[in-house]
Amino acid sequence: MASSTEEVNMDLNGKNIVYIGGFGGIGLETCKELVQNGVANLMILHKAWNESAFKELSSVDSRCVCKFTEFDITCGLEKTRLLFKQIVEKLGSIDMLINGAGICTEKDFDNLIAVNFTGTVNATLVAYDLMDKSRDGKGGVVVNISSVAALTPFPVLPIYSATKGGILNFTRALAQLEPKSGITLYSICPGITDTKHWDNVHHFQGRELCFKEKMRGRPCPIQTANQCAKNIVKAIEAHKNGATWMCDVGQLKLVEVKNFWTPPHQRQDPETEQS
Ligand SMILES: NC(=O)c1ccc[n+]([C@@H]2O[C@H](COP(=O)([O-])OP(=O)(O)OC[C@H]3O[C@@H](n4cnc5c(N)ncnc54)[C@H](O)[C@@H]3O)[C@@H](O)[C@H]2O)c1
Ligand SMILES: CCCCCCO
Repeated sequence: MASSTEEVNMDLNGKNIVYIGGFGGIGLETCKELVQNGVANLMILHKAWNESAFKELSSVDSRCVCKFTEFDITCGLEKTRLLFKQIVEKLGSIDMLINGAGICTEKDFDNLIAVNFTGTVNATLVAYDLMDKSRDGKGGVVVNISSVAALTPFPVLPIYSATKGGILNFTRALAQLEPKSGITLYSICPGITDTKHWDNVHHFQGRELCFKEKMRGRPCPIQTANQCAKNIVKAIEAHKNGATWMCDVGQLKLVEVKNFWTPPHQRQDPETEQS
């Protein structure tokens, strides 16, 4: 795995990838793109089996071994750890984890936080322990699907925005350890994408958002899941540690998320006040 100073693209050929939420709207399209790019083993972790999605995926390229395991990302750290141990026993190693599960409604915000934030943190930490070069791992990649709501918080979805903003910061923080861990991490922030994500979405004060209905007829196009997926794979191939990628209206853009505070030990003059 390249160090953080080298700009080396990711070659997906022969890789073992775990995709949590891989039967979702964005997830399934991204998995299809990954299979087309030569991934060797694709393990899809999902809440429920989806026959049609699996058949669609398996028809893309028979050389990729696609597997499914039922998984609820809110199952907790230890059950997640046990499942990943079983996956490594099957695949030999995990080269990449993609955290693609997520919900949007704020009606039950304990569950919203459990899925979008705590679940993603648990899966990342478990994969991190397995990949960490400083603890006999081979290094690896963790891709966390955040949202544009992490870049521009939405007043109608304040808790969703917080979960996605939290994942962005969590990912950027861990990415700084790459020189020691050999683990590359980056965030993907999709814009509004036409999936079931928007079905049955409730405002934090309870009323239904009817978001899709409101978006219909608006001048700005909503991107398709396939447009988003193609750009997610482009971001994966770019392999930029600590990066924040925005996939919106069919475009891929690298976003500079600024730091506004310098830890004392990194300041040129420790006495310098923050300007
Ligand atoms: N669609 C958008 O406009 C949009 C925009 C920005 C970010 N996102 C994010 O992209 C990701 C994919 O969303 P999508 O648009 O494909 O929606 P989607 O609803 O089609 O897919 C989300 C997937 O997450 C899975 N999931 C939900 N709860 C789970 C749980 N407890 N355990 C395991 N899996 C669970 C669902 O089964 C589903 O397949 C999500 O993280 C979402 O927040 C979507
Ligand atoms: C209005 C809410 C749009 C949030 C982007 C999807 O995560």
